[in-house]
Amino acid sequence: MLCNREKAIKRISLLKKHFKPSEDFNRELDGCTFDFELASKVMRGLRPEVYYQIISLVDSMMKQNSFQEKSRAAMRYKTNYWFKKILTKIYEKEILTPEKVIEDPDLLNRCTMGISFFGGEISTKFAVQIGLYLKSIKNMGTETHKDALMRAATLEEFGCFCLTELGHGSDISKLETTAHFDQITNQFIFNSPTETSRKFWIGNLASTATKAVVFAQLIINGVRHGVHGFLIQIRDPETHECLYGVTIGDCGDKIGMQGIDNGWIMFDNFRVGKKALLNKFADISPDGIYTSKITSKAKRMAVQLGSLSGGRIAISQVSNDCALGVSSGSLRYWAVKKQFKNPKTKLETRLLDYRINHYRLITKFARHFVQHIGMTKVVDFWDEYLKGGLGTENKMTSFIHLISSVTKSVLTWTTFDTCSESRQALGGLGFSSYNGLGSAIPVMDLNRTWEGDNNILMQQAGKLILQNLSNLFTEKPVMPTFDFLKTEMPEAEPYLKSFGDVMGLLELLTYRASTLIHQTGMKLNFAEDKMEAWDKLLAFNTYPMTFAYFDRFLLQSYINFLQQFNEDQKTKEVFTLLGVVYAQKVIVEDAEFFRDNLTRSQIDDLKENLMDNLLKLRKEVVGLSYLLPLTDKMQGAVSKLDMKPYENFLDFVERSERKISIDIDGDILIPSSR
Ligand SMILES: Cc1cc2nc3c(=O)[nH]c(=O)nc-3n(C[C@H](O)[C@H](O)[C@H](O)COP(=O)(O)OP(=O)(O)OC[C@H]3O[C@@H](n4cnc5c(N)ncnc54)[C@H](O)[C@@H]3O)c2cc1C
Repeated sequence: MLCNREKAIKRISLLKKHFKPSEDFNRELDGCTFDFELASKVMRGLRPEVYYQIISLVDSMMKQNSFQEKSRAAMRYKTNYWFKKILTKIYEKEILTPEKVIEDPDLLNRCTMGISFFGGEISTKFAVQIGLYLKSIKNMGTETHKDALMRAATLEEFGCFCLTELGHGSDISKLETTAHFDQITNQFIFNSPTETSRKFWIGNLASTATKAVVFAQLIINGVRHGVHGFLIQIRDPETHECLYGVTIGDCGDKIGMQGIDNGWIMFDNFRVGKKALLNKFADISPDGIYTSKITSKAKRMAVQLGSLSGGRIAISQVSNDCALGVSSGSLRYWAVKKQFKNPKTKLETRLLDYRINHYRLITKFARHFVQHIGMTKVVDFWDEYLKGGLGTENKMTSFIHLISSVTKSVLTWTTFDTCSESRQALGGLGFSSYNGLGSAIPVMDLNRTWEGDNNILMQQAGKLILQNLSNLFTEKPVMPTFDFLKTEMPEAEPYLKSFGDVMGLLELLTYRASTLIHQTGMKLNFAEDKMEAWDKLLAFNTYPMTFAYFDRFLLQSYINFLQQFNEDQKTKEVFTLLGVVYAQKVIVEDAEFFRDNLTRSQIDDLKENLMDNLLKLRKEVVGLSYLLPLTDKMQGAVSKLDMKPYENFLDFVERSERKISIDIDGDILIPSSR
């Protein structure tokens, strides 16, 4: 029977030829008590096979860090080059077909997120072309727009998604771009009436796209019908020049994501045919009459933009993967790196053996692990939702908006925080771009803002959570995951279970979620000025309530996941520990809330118990880091799988010195998009 170390070596050898582990690797894997083979199998089963096929394809095609030390022009050139090359190979190898991508754009979107470890820009190109451009044509268009889908999937045409304007990003109802319908010519006339109406930040626009999905206020005979989506040609496909009436510019230098050509666009009496209207949810009859089954402007807009939820789920996953990747890398480094002599043993101490470091990073690793599992449940919800089709009649529409908004906010916020801690964990080495953090941090920063600013999403999610409370009182069904909510506010009960009992911890988190939902609902209900109260309650009521709902959801999903280890109690214990640490940290951080359940001395015991559990996890955590679907090239130099940080890092530094002279001779800086 192979030991854990041998099993891990066998598995890593499949990913990396000539894998020669260090002594540190051997020691750490020998210390693990869970069954590596069983755990690997369970973890692999969490994602579709296409995900692993794409990772292994890209791994075989790309060198690590090919995006370092490049100018903006070179980054853009390389991003487009790799994006096209990878998608072409995916089709050549029949991992997916263009037809399959059109049928399920979210599958490709989610499965190309792993590419972000080779360059966040490349996976963003997939997100823009497939997740935003193609998907919005599919979701808002009809038979008329079918051909554009195939041209987008095969990259015959590059597109972009123009929603945000300089003046308005979050409040889309106030967009200023207009599309007047001219009944005589059967055309729309696009205009950008003010400076702030220019579409801004649009990915793929500055130099790549020839087509655009543009959102504008539809006006017919002087009547405004609200924001609608249009598919329009913006550049000449042959000359790549802007069409007459269109002006396009570059958004300039950014603090990250230099490989994406973000641009702005303005229209001046730009005319397009009637077919440009993406007319699934609203149309104009031959005699110029506006028709839509959805009477409310706000609902119509929400339905049109409903497909963005899929993008938010993908962003949540890629962010959490990044957090798992960088925190595991730093933990592996800490398992090797020594600093300061232990006065008792007279030996230098490994950074991973300091208790404070357990709290700094193992708690974060545990949280992201639990979030990883929670995301699989969210993806299941998304797949179920898609079966019902986009539209107001789909009963899951509001819930999907709720869950994708919370996951996007929490996972991108926690990831950014973890990236920062992982950077510090490497000391000065964290500042080297060979160790992965330099490229990760700006992307993870951006993830907090685009596809819906996190703070706006938290407010929207908060409203929908409270909707469930009012549903209970009006005897309407609650949304999935809200079965725990009852019409009465729960009574506080003293906590009598052990702190290692994950079901007991779930009871505490359920009590907290339910109480906070009731308290917020009541405060709003009794407020005279509801608008003012809403704004005032956000900080200490609505946000905590939303976090509490999500914490409960995550722990419940994790407990369900643990069933997969029922046949191996030792492995189950280790995985349970991750869930326990996650929940204990949440409770410790919000100890003030639990004052009616837990006495002061219980809180002290809980803190001690958390530190003891972290010590138990310290033995397992390096082994656990090898369960993630991350290849060697996806790791920073000091966090490589063989655990030889200095050797690998110096190799990068030496190669870089040689490379600089090649760059100065200058053969790559071609500012092209094509
Ligand atoms: C690199 C990059 C790429 C992008 N790519 C695209 C793209 O391809 N297509 C596209 O359409 N867009 C794109 N965007 C735009 C992005 O989606 C928007 O920036 C985002 O939606 C936020 O809008 P905003 O910039 O107008 O900020 P605002 O909405 O003005 O927000 C500014 C701040 O105000 C706060 N705020 C706003 N309203 C409220 C409120 N009611 N209560 C409390 N606080 C509030 C927000 O939380 C935020 O902190 C991109 C942005 C960037 C930076």
